[in-house]
Amino acid sequence: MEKIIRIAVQKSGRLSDDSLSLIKECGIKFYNGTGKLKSTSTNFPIEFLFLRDDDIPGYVADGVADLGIVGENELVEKNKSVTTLKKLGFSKCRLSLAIPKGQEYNGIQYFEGKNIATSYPKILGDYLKAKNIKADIHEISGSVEIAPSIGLAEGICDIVSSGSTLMMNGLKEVEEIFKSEAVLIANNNLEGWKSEIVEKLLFRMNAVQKGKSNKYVLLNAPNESLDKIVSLIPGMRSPTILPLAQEGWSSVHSVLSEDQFWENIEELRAAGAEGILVVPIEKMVI
Ligand SMILES: Nc1ncnc2c1ncn2[C@@H]1O[C@H](COP(=O)(O)OP(=O)(O)OP(=O)(O)O)[C@@H](O)[C@H]1O
Ligand SMILES: O=P(O)(O)OC[C@H]1O[C@H](OP(=O)(O)OP(=O)(O)O)[C@H](O)[C@@H]1O
Ligand SMILES: [Mg+2]
Repeated sequence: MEKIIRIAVQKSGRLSDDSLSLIKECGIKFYNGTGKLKSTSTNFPIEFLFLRDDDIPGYVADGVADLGIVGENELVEKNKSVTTLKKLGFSKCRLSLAIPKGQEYNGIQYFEGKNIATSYPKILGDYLKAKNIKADIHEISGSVEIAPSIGLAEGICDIVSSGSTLMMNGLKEVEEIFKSEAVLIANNNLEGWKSEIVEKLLFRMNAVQKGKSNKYVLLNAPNESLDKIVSLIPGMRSPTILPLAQEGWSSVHSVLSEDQFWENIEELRAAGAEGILVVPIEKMVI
């Protein structure tokens, strides 16, 4: 039997594009034509299953797929036993309680005895239980934000990102109950050879993620300020310093996180750095 692992990704929706981009950035090639629900990579031992996100935790728990990419909200809601290997940093959103804009809100007690529409009955139920609130949870599978305006519920609990869907439906966010982002999950009992392939994939994903969160910085500096500048941008091991054609000046090359760059920019300029270039890094292996 050919040694190949299976990964479940969302067929189409808020997770799909970023999931597939990440896999492509890992150098993994595959055909992804519309309507095709299964595809095998041509250069890495992995097969893709394109599914609804609701089904991904269950398929991974049952071993139908070895890996999956899914939102933490869906993972916790489905309550399946799988291993979370890695947070992926995309599809960031929150689950929040919201009520009609005109209603006065005086704390979580507001929901006592009320009717709340949601697609996340478990997460909401656990939250209300922890807060000692008894409310009536009305499960619906989509377009949750419409529920109050058609008299189906007095409040809702749904995914919020920019907040524009709530606003367009005359609702206001009153409690954030869960924060979510996409995660890579794995079956709990992967055989040894499968774990080896998963490790190779993780190695590539880490290199892509590290590359994204770091920048390659090049700058020119007078030689007398090199010590100060090196201390501000120490790099992976230490910066590269090359002499410029102009006497008394050097070019300094280093790698640092974008946050660190912005934190240090004023000090770098004050130390005499100029001609500063910040360049994206595609992959980074430490
Ligand atoms: N507005 C948003 N911004 C960021 N992330 C989001 C947003 N909406 C949803 N997500 C995240 O993406 C996941 C998939 O959202 P999507 O709306 O595509 O789900 P769906 O309609 O249930 O899809 P499916 O047809 O696969 O069941 C959500 O579970 C959540 O983790
Ligand atoms: O706060 P916002 O930025 O407006 O995002 C929140 C909305 O995004 C998602 O729906 P999506 O647009 O994916 O449509 P769906 O109902 O088909 O899932 C989610 O279900 C919310 O309705
Ligand atoms: Mg879904």
